[in-house]
Amino acid sequence: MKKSNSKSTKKPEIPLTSLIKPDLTSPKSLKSNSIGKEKEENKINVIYWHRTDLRLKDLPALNKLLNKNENEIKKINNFWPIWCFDPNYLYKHRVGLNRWNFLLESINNLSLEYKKLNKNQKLWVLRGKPFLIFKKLIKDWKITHIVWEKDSNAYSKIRDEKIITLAKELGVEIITTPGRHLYDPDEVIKANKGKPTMTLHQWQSITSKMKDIDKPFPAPESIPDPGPSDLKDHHEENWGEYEGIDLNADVRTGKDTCFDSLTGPSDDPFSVPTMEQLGFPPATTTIHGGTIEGYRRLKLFLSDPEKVSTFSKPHSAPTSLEPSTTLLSPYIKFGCIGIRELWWGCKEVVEKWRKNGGKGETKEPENMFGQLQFRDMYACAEAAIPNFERIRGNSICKYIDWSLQNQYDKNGNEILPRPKDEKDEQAEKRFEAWKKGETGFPWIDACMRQLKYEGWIHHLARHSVACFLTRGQCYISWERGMEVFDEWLIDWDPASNPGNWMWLSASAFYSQYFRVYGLVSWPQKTDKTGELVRKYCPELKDFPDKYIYCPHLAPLTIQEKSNCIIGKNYPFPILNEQLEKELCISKLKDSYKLNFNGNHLEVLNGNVNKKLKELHENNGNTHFKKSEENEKKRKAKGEGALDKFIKREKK
Ligand SMILES: Cc1cc2nc3c(=O)[nH]c(=O)nc-3n(C[C@H](O)[C@H](O)[C@H](O)COP(=O)(O)OP(=O)(O)OC[C@H]3O[C@@H](n4cnc5c(N)ncnc54)[C@H](O)[C@@H]3O)c2cc1C
Repeated sequence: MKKSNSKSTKKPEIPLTSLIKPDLTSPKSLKSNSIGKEKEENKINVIYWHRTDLRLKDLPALNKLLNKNENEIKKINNFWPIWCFDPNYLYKHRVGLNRWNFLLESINNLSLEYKKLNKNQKLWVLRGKPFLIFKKLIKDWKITHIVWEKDSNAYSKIRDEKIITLAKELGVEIITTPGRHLYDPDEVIKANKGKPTMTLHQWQSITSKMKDIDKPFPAPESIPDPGPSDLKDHHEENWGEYEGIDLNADVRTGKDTCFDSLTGPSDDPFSVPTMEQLGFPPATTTIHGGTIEGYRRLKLFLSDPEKVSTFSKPHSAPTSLEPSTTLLSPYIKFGCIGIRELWWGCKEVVEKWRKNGGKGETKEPENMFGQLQFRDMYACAEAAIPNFERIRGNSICKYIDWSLQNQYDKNGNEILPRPKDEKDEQAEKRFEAWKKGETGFPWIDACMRQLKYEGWIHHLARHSVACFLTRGQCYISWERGMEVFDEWLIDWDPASNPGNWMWLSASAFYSQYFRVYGLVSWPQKTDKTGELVRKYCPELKDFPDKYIYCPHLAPLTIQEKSNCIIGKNYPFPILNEQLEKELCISKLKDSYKLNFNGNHLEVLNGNVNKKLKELHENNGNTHFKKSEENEKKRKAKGEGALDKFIKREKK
């Protein structure tokens, strides 16, 4: 009889139990039975497939397993928590080093958490296509139940459907339930008659009629042993085969050995791959993955009742070196903390603070609850709208004739790798400068360099760079900016990223396209000294405060004194801020007048650009002329594009 040695009464090292009192009974154990007494056919062998829920607490799917059938669950014989390293993610998505690193750290951390509960346990890491992995595991480990947290994004749905069909054929029960969001996006869409929720108000109104958000689910106090875990023939199939282009090839500096075998190196089977095994050089970020760090940050935030209760996103500072918001997004993305833990943790803190006479409580949308609701709103939109991550075929995305749009062949397939746009050399140059953080606008450059280095920037910094690239000045398609964020953000999310890019480019969710962030005046609002610029653009560190966001306006003597000549040690601005802003607004006006979305026939058949060109011309290109005239007037007054701020200061 194989007995679980998971009888430890030691509570898992997860804080917050004092702040969150779940509605449920005390944490349960996944009790294991003695195999010897069981007939083979009565054995319950469970796989818990961890995906973006890399924690032990607040796992609704695990809770569903525990509550499913007390008698049946008492019989669990073997339990394997697994992670599948899917080649689809390793090759098909452009993922930066910082996100890989965060993921590997989070998996390692979870594996240790399992070991703390049962020294025979760990996170069993397998390397290959999930479908092939499950086919093998069901057979070799005699699996009877597979449990996972449901995902509603497009790729996961297709992948999971195949596994569900396979399991049905083999008589394996699948237990799955949503858990990544406050509400199941599919349920919200159903309640909204199949339509996406396009405003926070709409989302709130639909969900107010649904049952309250679940309380956090407790972690198990113990878990059973795994069964015999040898896997035969693990070199037999090409587990990691991937037919498409390896989009991460140029980042690799070493040989990628991840998929040499299903179980990893023979001397350390089922181990977490290293950056080296993936062929990657080390990451640069100082943001580290895992539940320990995630709960530390959560606890820190919840320990400050005033901060939680008066949290106001628009009033937080994008310019500060220490994050002025929670920096919980990477931990939420990978599920190192549960979304219900954050929600109810904040609720409890705010309630206490209110009772104690706290004043100045903020409301939705700017408070913390509003932030989490925005996340859900985008998830509902992504789940309901085909082609959410691009313009073509996207029913909510306004068509704007951006430069550097995705190109499609006559069958509607995107042309990849993307050809350089010879006709729009200027846009290509602007895009490269934006990506490298070499636009000559220190605020934009500091944000982009921080993003690349750390894998995270403040929300309003994301606003600034996205607005600049699209409707603010560069007039470049949001699809291109989104791709850079896809690659570099640790917290990349398939709904929040495209959703926010559409918002910032005034393509959907938001329509005040004429409100543009000033490249100097905006960062000045929260930091006149430019400390973020000094850190990420060290070549500018000696400039006086007055010129830190506009060094090209500094007299040569000051440039020399600051050890940085603009045009030599740091670029001149790549464009004229005011002129381009006016041009962008005028062109957007035409697109808004035409009012075609990405699924309009004229967009699909490629005629829309001609129509917009005509509109621009019918307006006699007056917009452009007007912008030029305005510029001349500004020059005549002796004002450069960025002078307003300086003048205001002098007054
Ligand atoms: C162009 C652009 C792209 C973005 N891409 C992503 C992305 O890929 N992944 C992502 O998680 N967020 C994205 N955001 C939203 C937002 O910027 C980040 O969630 C936030 O900055 C993360 O920092 P934080 O955890 O300190 O946030 P906090 O302000 O502390 O908020 C707490 C949590 O609320 C959620 N949240 C807050 N604001 C938003 C929002 N506008 N949309 C969705 N969720 C929100 C996040 O989960 C965040 O962690 C994007 C914003 C912009 C403007």
